[in-house]
Amino acid sequence: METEVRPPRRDEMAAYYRVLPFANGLPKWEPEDAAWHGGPEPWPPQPAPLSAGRLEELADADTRDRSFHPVAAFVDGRCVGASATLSFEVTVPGGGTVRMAGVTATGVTATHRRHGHLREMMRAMFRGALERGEPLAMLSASEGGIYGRFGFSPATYRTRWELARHEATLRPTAPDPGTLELVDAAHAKGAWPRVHAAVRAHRVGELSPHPTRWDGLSDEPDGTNGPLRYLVHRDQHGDVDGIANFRLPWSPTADHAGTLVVEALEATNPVAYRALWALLTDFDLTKRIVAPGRPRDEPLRWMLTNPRAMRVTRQTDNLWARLLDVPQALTQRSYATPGALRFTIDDDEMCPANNGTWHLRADDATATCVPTNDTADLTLTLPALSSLYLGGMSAHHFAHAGHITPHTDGALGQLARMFRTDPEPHNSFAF
Ligand SMILES: CC(=O)SCCNC(=O)CCNC(=O)[C@H](O)C(C)(C)COP(=O)(O)OP(=O)(O)OC[C@H]1O[C@@H](n2cnc3c(N)ncnc32)[C@H](O)[C@@H]1OP(=O)(O)O
Repeated sequence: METEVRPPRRDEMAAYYRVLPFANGLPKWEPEDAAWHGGPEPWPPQPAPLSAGRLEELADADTRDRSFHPVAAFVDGRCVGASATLSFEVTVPGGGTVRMAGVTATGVTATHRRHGHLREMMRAMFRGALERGEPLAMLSASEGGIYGRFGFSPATYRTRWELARHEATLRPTAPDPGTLELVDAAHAKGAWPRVHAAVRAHRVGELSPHPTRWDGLSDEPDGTNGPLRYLVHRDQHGDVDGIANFRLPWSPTADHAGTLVVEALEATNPVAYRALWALLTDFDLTKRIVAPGRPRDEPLRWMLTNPRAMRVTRQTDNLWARLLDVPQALTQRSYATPGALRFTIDDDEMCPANNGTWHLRADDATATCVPTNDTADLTLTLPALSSLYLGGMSAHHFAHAGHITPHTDGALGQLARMFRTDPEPHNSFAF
């Protein structure tokens, strides 16, 4: 039996896709739509397998896409495993961006699972990312038990919340000098990239969008979910500074009728943000507002006269992070307070260059991270450091759980203060 892990050739792409659940009609692993909407249906309907023609179209598009880096596992020439990374930039604390390898659609044929194919594909993807100068990998995990062994650990959360319309009273504020307008999909496609670019410059965890990111926006109904509707906010000069995508889905039960689902909402300033929510939380003929995929620290809560009215009804980890090159990654973000720390990593089997003791020193403008022979202030697991990287997780919690061992007084507090970021990191779309 001969096993080979390498990028698929163009004529092998159809076989490559057929290994993946999305292409061969297997159930989605993500209970998106219905479950995230809070409707009565727990899971979306199963998709049909993609036709041979559609697979060829996909192969053409992916072959042209320079950000797409596929890898496949072959046994005796037959493709049994598939994965890929997409090149992104992610906003990091301080407002800079870091090049990132986003691990995307991954699968191994049922008959060949637990033979180490994913592990070998992961090694190949890490090597490829490092060669391209990407010091960080990220993914969203189908199951929480799989990716920790490869060094990944949760770095952002996403939250679904609900609000009863009769409780959605906003605190009074100065009149809005801007305007709101309902627009069609063509306008929304033009507005989204500009709003998102301004938002992601300031929101840690947001990703550079793929060029096709908003191509799917449409005015056509999506079955009983109805069409997506688009609301934009313009400032007093007429420039779009906020946009929301929302739906008014049909419901088979009286309990869920009258729900308004906000699928996406981004604004570049608090005035636009408030104005969009003010309209969407008081929409005639609706009873409740559901917002999936939102940041855990949604500012709308603090605009309500009753902050408790916003009920979190679902929360999961979102992006999992994995530092591939510790010194490169750590020197490309900035730190909440200046300081210095010596820390040891000794558990990175897949990227062994990360093992050793490092001296991280940060001032207001720059950071350095170099190997040292001095005694470490603390020892961290690579996944714990990866979780802390975007600043959304508590160093104290990781220490409680045994992922961080402080060796000197005050080292844990210093780590926590340096790495934390406020507002919390969040990313508004998956890949
Ligand atoms: C980022 C994303 O795309 S998420 C989507 C992931 N895809 C899926 O969930 C589709 C269905 N599942 C699959 O196709 C496969 O089971 C995969 C891709 C998850 C794993 O592929 P495999 O080739 O079986 O993994 P591999 O044999 O390399 O396993 C490596 C390790 O992970 C463990 N592992 C693999 N899958 C799982 C799982 N679902 N749950 C728990 N542990 C797992 C293995 O036991 C092994 O552990 P070890 O290192 O302690 O021996």
